[in-house]
Amino acid sequence: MSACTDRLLLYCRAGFEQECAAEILERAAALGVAGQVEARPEAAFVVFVPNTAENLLPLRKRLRFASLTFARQLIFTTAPALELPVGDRISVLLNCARRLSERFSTLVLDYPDTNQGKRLSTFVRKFAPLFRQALERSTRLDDPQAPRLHLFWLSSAAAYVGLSIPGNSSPWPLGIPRLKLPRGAPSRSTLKLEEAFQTFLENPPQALRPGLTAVDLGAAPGGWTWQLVRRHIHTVAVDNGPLDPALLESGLVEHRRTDGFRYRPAKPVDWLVCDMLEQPARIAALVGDWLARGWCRHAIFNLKLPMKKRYEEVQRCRSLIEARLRPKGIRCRLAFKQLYHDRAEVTGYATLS
Ligand SMILES: C[S@@+](CC[C@H](N)C(=O)[O-])C[C@H]1O[C@@H](n2cnc3c(N)ncnc32)[C@H](O)[C@@H]1O
Repeated sequence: MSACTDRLLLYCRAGFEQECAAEILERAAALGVAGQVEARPEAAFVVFVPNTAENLLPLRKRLRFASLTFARQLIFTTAPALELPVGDRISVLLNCARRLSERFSTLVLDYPDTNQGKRLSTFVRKFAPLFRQALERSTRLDDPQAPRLHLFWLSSAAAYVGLSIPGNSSPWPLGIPRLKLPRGAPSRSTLKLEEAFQTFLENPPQALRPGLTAVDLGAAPGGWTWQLVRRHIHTVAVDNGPLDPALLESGLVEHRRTDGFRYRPAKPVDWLVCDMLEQPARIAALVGDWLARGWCRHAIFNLKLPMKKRYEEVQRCRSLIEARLRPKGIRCRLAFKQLYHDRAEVTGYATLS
């Protein structure tokens, strides 16, 4: 990784800059790195600048993208190249890129996920092949071990040039997986669980083998159950509301019209998934309980965040689950991510180790 990078660029959902900033400040401090954050409201990105440039080193070595909840992408970068001259953007950007590395695995052109950012998409689409051609003349763009090169456009005259590390960043442009609503899925919510599987599980996911068992709490109309059924996972769908009849005809679904907080599985299942609209702390306590009692091995659950103190709320939910498991000596990997298909929510993933 190039020594030229001196700051971090993190993409996030517009409106969640404060949470993203609070998280990176805390995470960097835990790795011994003090710094400042530049975060404009609704900008959909934040920049973390360590107090001294060398201080980026511990973050390069030890900051894990998967451990960040509010960041959609993690880029090592420098101050943006401003005032890119209209006739000569390419050479300014090439110079920046060459200072970062001589080889890349690929080139990614991004912009903030905002209405203003989206207006840059046409410009970016036209610019990409021109820049790629110029880049290929002087650097290698096909080394899978090398970092990805990102141009993150703020306007057609200003862009960050930076690097992301395969395996420690999002693989998707803008940090957003492009998922199409599958035909036959009973609700758009189905995309949340699909994205969660793609985000948290290795590929191909061992934990989603056909023949496994699951409970879906707050299942109606059945978008999450649909994701399980299409993987041939036997599912108990718990909800007082109606389920899509096609799911019931699959022969893989049992519908239980009862309260998800009172439901008890007849025997342990592989998966608990939970999308009930409830206070986050109540959901976290419930998930902790299922894991502590050995009722499930893996869980994916949605936490609907309050208007304020959203970062603190996620930390509180994490602590609740950990506090439930610790006295029993149960080891668990726990991760939270604000997914693209989440709104004012985050998705949690827990798996016993
Ligand atoms: C956001 S919807 C779930 C959507 C579903 N995941 C899908 O993909 O179609 C929330 C559901 O939680 C259910 N729910 C809320 N509180 C519940 C509870 N205490 N017990 C069972 N279901 C509950 C509601 O009836 C509602 O159907």
